[in-house]
Amino acid sequence: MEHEHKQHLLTPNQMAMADKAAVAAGVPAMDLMAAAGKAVADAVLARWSRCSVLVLCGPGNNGGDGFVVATLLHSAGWPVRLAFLGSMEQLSPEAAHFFHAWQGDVEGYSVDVLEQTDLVIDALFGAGLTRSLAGKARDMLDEIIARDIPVCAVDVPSGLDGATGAAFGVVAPAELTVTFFRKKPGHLLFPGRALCGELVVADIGIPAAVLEALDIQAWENSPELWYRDYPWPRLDGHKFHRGHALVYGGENMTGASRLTARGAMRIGAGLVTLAAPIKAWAVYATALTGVMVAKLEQSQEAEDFEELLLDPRYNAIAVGPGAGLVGFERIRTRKIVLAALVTGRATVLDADALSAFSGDPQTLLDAIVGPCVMTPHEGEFARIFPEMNKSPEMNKNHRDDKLTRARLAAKQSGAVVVLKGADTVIASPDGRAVINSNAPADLATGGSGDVLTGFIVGLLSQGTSQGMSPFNAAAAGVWLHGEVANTFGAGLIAEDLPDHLPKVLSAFKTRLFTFKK
Ligand SMILES: NC(=O)C1=CN([C@@H]2O[C@H](COP(=O)(O)OP(=O)(O)OC[C@H]3O[C@@H](n4cnc5c(N)ncnc54)[C@H](OP(=O)(O)O)[C@@H]3O)[C@@H](O)[C@H]2O)[C@@H](O)CC1
Ligand SMILES: Nc1ncnc2c1ncn2[C@@H]1O[C@H](COP(=O)(O)OP(=O)(O)O)[C@@H](O)[C@H]1O
Ligand SMILES: [K+]
Repeated sequence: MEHEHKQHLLTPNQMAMADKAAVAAGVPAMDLMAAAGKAVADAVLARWSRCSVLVLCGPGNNGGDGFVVATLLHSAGWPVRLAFLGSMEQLSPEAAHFFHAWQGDVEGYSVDVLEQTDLVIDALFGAGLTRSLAGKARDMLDEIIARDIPVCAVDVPSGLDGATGAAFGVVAPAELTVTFFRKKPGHLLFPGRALCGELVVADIGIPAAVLEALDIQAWENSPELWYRDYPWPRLDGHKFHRGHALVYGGENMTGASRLTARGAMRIGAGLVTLAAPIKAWAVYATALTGVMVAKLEQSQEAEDFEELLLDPRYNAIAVGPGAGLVGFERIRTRKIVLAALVTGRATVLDADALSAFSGDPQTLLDAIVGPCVMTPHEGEFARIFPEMNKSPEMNKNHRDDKLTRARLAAKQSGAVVVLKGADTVIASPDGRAVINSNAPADLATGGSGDVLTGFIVGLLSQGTSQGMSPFNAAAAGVWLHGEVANTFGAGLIAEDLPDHLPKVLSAFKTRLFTFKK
């Protein structure tokens, strides 16, 4: 992962350090600000027709960028007005330079300036925001929202925390956000992602070499991060080279684990066995063809499952989808999970495998000894990590910060945590994290998470022999899941996900040539 720089996500602090490092390396700060303002003006000129623009400039360098934008749009012949929240004495030398370069008037900073404004350039606050917006800054944003005026944001919409995607009080949603050098987590995490609108990342002349010293631990999910380890079938391989995934299936919701098993097959597990209680065995055996079905005798399912695991060829295990939580099922699910974990083999825990430990999560966390991936949605996450919001490590203002929660959960459990949702975060116990951004809302359909479990266990079954780590398998599974949903489009149901995967894999394989260049 260290070779790939484009997917790096920088916190606002890291961005400020990158800025400083660029200046130390000889790039004049004035040039950075000029390039930032030009990138915003170019993006506006490319998207909007000539209209009446109001540039709102704040006291810091975000405001400095705003002065540049105002001057450039004015030169392009647009009617531009500028309002400044701050004082001359506060401005950095660069911002002061571009303030003086602005030839027009500076309007009084009051909501009246919004009259006859077709487009607002929001250059109030960017990476330097440290607290909730109040007073005149907030009133202006409230009024922009009330009047529904289109906004182009510089760096981030003012009031958005670039580190977490949370709003510091109110934020006026932007149609377009132009940021610089690299994205920040807050551009990808909700609500930030929705508040940014279209996101453009502009190169402003900061050399990529400055990234080396920043100890960056977050990336936007993309094949560049893991394609080198992707377990393509080997020319000389046979099915045992591609692993043998074992999926546990319960006796009532049989569809869930079947989706998991099919997902594992489609992503390339050499063999998949579904282990099912005898009562449901006939259902599974009738419905499945390529997937083998193993029988677990009544009332000794967990013991039979343990016995199956004596065969070392089962190199990756998935438990959870349809496992069961009602009455005795809950006890059985817990036993199956613990039997899987004690082997130390790669295990994916989802759905009921997590919920079965609600009220007693430590038993689960203590049992994780080998490579493990947990794939909770927010509800399941709260059952396994109920103390998370009370952690002293959490910043008081950022209790909902998904990136921090996923990281803490991974550290606490020793498992890779895939905290699902529209902005799925994949976190490793060592602190690395990936934010996924390609998943469409069409995935919000019953059973899609079961297929994801199948994709991940399928990759793990192949990966152990070929070097794909659980972290990379989880990131790859989540990305492919999103990509399949994207290419399938509207009307998607969970069953479509495994069956549409081959098309996406073929396209991905073709794209590999471009990655390798
Ligand atoms: N990094 C790069 O590569 C480049 C970055 N560039 C640009 O610089 C921007 C970062 O600039 P920045 O550091 O000056 O911060 P910025 O957001 O303008 O605000 C700081 C001011 O706001 C104030 N303040 C804070 N919170 C407040 C609140 N709630 N309510 C009221 N005031 C509040 C704070 O006051 P203080 O907290 O110190 O009291 C300080 O005066 C970045 O977003 C990008 O646009 C480009 O020019 C070139 C390359
Ligand atoms: N609005 C959304 N946008 C993108 N992806 C989503 C959205 N809602 C859900 N997903 C994805 O769909 C899957 C749903 O999984 P899960 O909640 O376990 O549902 P199920 O149990 O029905 O399979 C997850 O991978 C999640 O990230
Ligand atoms: K801004």
